[in-house]
Amino acid sequence: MISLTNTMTKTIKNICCIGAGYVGGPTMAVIAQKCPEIKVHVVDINESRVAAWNDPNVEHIPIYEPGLSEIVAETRDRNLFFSTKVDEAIDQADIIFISVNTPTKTYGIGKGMAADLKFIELCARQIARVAKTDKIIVEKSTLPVRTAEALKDILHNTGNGVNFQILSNPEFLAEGTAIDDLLDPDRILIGGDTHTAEGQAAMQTLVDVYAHWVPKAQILTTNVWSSELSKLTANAFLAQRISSINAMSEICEKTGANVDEVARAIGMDSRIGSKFLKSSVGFGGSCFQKDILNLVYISKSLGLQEVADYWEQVIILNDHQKLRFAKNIVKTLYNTVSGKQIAMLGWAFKKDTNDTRESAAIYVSDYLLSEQADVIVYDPKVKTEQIYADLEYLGHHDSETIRQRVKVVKTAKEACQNAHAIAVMTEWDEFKSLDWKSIYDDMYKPAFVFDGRRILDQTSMEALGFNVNIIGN
Ligand SMILES: NC(=O)C1=CN([C@@H]2O[C@H](COP(=O)(O)OP(=O)(O)OC[C@H]3O[C@@H](n4cnc5c(N)ncnc54)[C@H](O)[C@@H]3O)[C@@H](O)[C@H]2O)C=CC1
Ligand SMILES: O=C(O)[C@H]1O[C@H](OP(=O)(O)OP(=O)(O)OC[C@H]2O[C@@H](n3ccc(=O)[nH]c3=O)[C@H](O)[C@@H]2O)[C@H](O)[C@@H](O)[C@@H]1O
Repeated sequence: MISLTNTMTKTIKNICCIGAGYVGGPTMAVIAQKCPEIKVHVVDINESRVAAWNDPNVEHIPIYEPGLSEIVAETRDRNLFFSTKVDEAIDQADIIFISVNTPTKTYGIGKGMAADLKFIELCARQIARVAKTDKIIVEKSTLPVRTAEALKDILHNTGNGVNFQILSNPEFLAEGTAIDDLLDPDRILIGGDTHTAEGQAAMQTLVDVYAHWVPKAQILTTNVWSSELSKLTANAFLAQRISSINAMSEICEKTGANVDEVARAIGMDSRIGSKFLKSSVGFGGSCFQKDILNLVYISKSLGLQEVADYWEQVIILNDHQKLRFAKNIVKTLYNTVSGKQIAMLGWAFKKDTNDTRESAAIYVSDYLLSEQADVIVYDPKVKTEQIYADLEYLGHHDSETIRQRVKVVKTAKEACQNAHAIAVMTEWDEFKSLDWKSIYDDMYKPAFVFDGRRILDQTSMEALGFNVNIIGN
C-alpha cells in the first residue's frame, strides 16, 4: 500500500454526492452521522426519488435497509440534505462523490457487456461547467479500470483554471446489511494520483473523512488503477464462489450428497473460508452480473480471450442455475404448468432489501409464464408495480398477459391458497416460520414445494405431506 507523506489537507465543509440511490443514500447518511461538522448534500435528477428521501414520514424513504431510516431521521435537515439542485451542490462542495448508475450497455459497441458510462460522463461535464473552485472528485460508482483517465480529460480541458483531483473510492456494501457494512467496513479503499503532492493531499483529505469512524489500519491507499480494478475483482471473486457452490449443488442432486454439508466441510478449511457458500437459485442484484460482464469485456478488449472465457463461465453457470430451477418445476408438475397456480414466495434478490434488480424470481416467473402458468407473488417489501415492471422489462410477454396471469398478494398464506406448487425465491426470515401445516391444507394435492434458498427442512416438510424439492439436496 502507498503511504501518504503530504499532510497538507483541506478542511472539508461541504460534500456533494451525485446519485441518491442504493449507494449514495446510505453512504452519505453514514458520513453525515459520523461527521456532524460537514454538510452533506445528496443530489439526483430523479424528482420523485428525492421527494421520497424528503418524505416527512421517514419510513417512506425510497430504500429499505435495516437501520437506515433511524440515521436519516437523526441527520436529515441537520447536516444531510436531499435535493434536485445539482449545480448548487456542485458549486458549494469541496468533495464531490459520483454515485450514479453504471448499467450494462444496451446499444452500440460493447452492447450487453461493457459498462454504460454515459451517466458518469454527464456528471463530469456538469462539474466541469459549474465548478469555480478546486474540487476533489471521487468515483464511488463501480467503473472499468482506467475510467479516471477519461474523467481527468473532461475535467482538465475546461480551461476555467479549476484544479480537480480524481480519486477512486469503490463501495463494498451489500444490500440488506448496508448500514452495518458502512459503520464497520472490512476496509475502505482509496486510489489516487500517488506521484504528486496534490494527489496525495487529496487522498489524505478523504482518509480523514473516513477516519472519523474507521480505524486507520483499515483505510487502504493505492494507485487509482489498482483501486478501480480491485472493485471489479472483489465482485468477480464473490460471484465465482456462488457459481462454484451452485455447480456442486447440481452434482449433489444427482448423487445424494447434501450441498450444505459439502459447503460446511470445505468452509472449515481456513484457506477456503465459510462465507458465500450458500447454494441458491442463482445470484441476483444489480452488480455481480454487470460487473463480471464488464470484466469480460475489458479482458476481450485487452486481447485476453482465455481470461474473458474464464470469468464468463460464472455468468453462464448462474443463468443455468435459474433455468434448471424453473424447468424442474415444470418437469415435476407432470410436464405442464398450464393453468396451474404457482406461488412465488419472495421477489427481492435477497432478504432485507426491496431491490429486485436481476432477481432470480423475475427469470423463473418469466419462464413459468411462457409455460402458461398463473403466478401469485408475495414479497414483504417489494411494490406491486415493481413486479410488473420487472416482467415487462424482459419483453417476453405483453403487459396485458402479465397483469392477467400474475397476481400480487399481501401475505404468503394468500399466495399459497389453491396453489399447485410453491417456489421459495427469497430467504425472508418470515418464510421459515410460516404455518406450513395450514398452507399444505389449502393447496392442491400433491402439494409441491421448490426451495431455491434452502431455508426449509426437508424432513419436517415431508412429514406434513409436501412433495419437497430443495436445491442441492
Ligand atoms: N447497489 C449496490 O449495492 C452497490 C452499487 N455499487 C455501484 O454504485 C453505483 C450506483 O449504484 P446504485 O446506487 O445501486 O444505483 P441507483 O440506480 O440506485 O442510483 C443511481 C442514481 O443516480 C441518479 N443519476 C444518474 N445520472 C445522474 C445525473 N447526471 N445527475 C444526478 N443524478 C443522476 C439516478 O437518478 C439514480 O437515482 C453503480 O456503479 C453500482 O455498480 C457499488 C456497491 C454496491
Ligand atoms: O457491488 C455491489 O453491488 C455489491 O455486490 C454484492 O452485494 P449485493 O449484491 O448487495 O448482495 P450479496 O449479499 O453479495 O448477494 C448477491 C446475490 O448473491 C446471492 N448469494 C449470496 C451469498 C451466497 O452464499 N449465496 C448466494 O446465492 C444473494 O442471495 C444475492 O442474490 C457484494 O457482496 C458487495 O460487496 C458489493 O458492494
